[in-house]
Parts: sequence; C-alpha cells; structure tokens
Amino acid sequence: MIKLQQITYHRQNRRILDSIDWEVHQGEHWALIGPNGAGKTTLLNILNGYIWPSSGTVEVLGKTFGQTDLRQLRKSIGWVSSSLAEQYGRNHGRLTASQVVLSGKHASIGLYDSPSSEDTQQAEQLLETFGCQSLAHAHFHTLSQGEKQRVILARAWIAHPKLLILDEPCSGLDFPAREHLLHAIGTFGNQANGPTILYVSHHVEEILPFISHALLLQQGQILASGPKQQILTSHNLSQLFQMKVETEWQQGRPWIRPA
Ligand SMILES: Nc1ncnc2c1ncn2[C@@H]1O[C@H](COP(=O)(O)OP(=O)(O)OP(=O)(O)O)[C@@H](O)[C@H]1O
Repeated sequence: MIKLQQITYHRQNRRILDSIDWEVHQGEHWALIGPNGAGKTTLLNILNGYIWPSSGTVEVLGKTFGQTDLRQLRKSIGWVSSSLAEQYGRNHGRLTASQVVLSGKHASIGLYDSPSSEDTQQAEQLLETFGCQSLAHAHFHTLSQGEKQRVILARAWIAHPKLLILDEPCSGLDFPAREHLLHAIGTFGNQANGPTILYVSHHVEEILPFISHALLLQQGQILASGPKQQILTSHNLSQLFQMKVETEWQQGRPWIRPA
C-alpha cells in the first residue's frame, strides 16, 4: 500500500525528515505517533504528493511518484483532520450534514446536482453509523466541533478510499466527544475490505484495537516501527516523549502515565 525508501526532506538547511524507510502492507492499519515538530505532517504531505522529498522514492497504492498522475491517485486517498472540518465549515457551512457527506461522492452536491435517493439513503446510513443521524438536516456550520469531525469522517468514507489518513482527528475535542469519534472510527476500522488506515496523533491512548502497527517519529527520524505491542513499550515511549512514562494496556488500548 505504501513504500517509502530513504526519504529525506530538507528546508532552510534543516533536515526535517531523515532516511525514512517504511512499508505498509494490505490488511495493516498504522498509528503514526510523534511529539510536536517530529515531522508527521511533512510525511503525510509527501504521501499525498503535496510536497516532494529532497531524496528517496515514494510508492503509494502501487504507484511510484514521478511516474503517475497524482490527481488521479488522490481520488483513492481519503483525508480527515480537524482543520479540514473547520475549513469546510467556513466554505460550505450552509450545506446540511447530509449534503456534506454526499459531497464526498460528488463534488458539486448541494450546489447543482440533486442526489439519487440511493445516495441520500447511503449518506443517512453513514450518519447513523457515526452517531449523528439526527443531524442529517442541520446546517454544517451549526454543528459542534466533534459533530463536524464525525460528518467529515462519513464524507471521507462514502468515497470508498483505499487509503484513509486520519490526521489528529480528535484534536480540539473534549473527552466524551473524543470517545464518540473514536467509537465511530472503531466501527469502520474493524470492517473487512475497508481502507488501510493511517492514524496520526500525539496521544497513544487513541490507538484503537483494530490498529495493528505503530511508527514512532522523533525529530524527523524513525525511532521504532512494527507491530504495535512490540513498539508501544514504556521504554520506547519514554524515549519518544523524552520523559519517563509507563504504558498500560486496557481493553486493547495503550495508556501512558508519568513513571
Ligand atoms: N516549509 C517548511 N520550512 C521550514 N521548516 C518547516 C517547513 N515545514 C515544516 N517545517 C519544520 O519541520 C518540523 C516538522 O514539522 P511537522 O509539521 O511535519 O511536524 P508535526 O510532527 O506534524 O508537528 P505537530 O504535531 O506539531 O503538528 C517543524 O519543526 C517545522 O517547523
């Protein structure tokens, strides 16, 4: 699904990513964890072809960058982030939640087209899965941050991406809103034939049981990567956060506290 070889990215005489080798295979779901400034967003921007590495090769969904039409490839990549939800609210706040979901399928929904009843039904089913069916006819700008993020998730899902990037999707949410959103993510993360998911966060407790692997990024370098139980250890996480922490697994999720 993803193959990065010796990716390096320099800006202003600084090495922001350094010798990144990473492979994600079909059937795996990965958490990408790192403190502020570790290079997570830079790595995601490289995966989407928004920025070009200074050296190294990038292969996503079997396509080698430099030899493929990135606009075409991006149609198979879904992206969910709190900033996307905010931006959507600013630009398309008058659309209803249901229209926002449908816009994942047809870019012009809500502006020119009338959706088929089948599409509308699918959008409403997704809103139900994500716990916001009652909001289907509410204007997007009136929703809370957590509700907006769930609707944006449903919007990404309806497009049937092969790769779904969840970029700090819980950022800005309070504890119950975060747990609601994680519940929604867990619902589809467990589905067979769903997309490969990359879950990006600073917070290890957001790593849900369906996530199989973890990559720890520190100052532009991979500190550790592999099956999550081997990677999310007290030792590795203490090194990552530069602070002694203890990891405890509860109901398949890792939790950390200062040691
Ligand atoms: N275009 C650029 N020019 C100069 N420095 C940059 C550029 N883009 C990123 N950086 C620097 O690279 C480092 C990594 O940034 P990046 O946004 O990838 O980190 P991050 O892990 O996503 O951080 P956060 O969790 O805070 O969002 C930061 O120190 C940032 O200031």
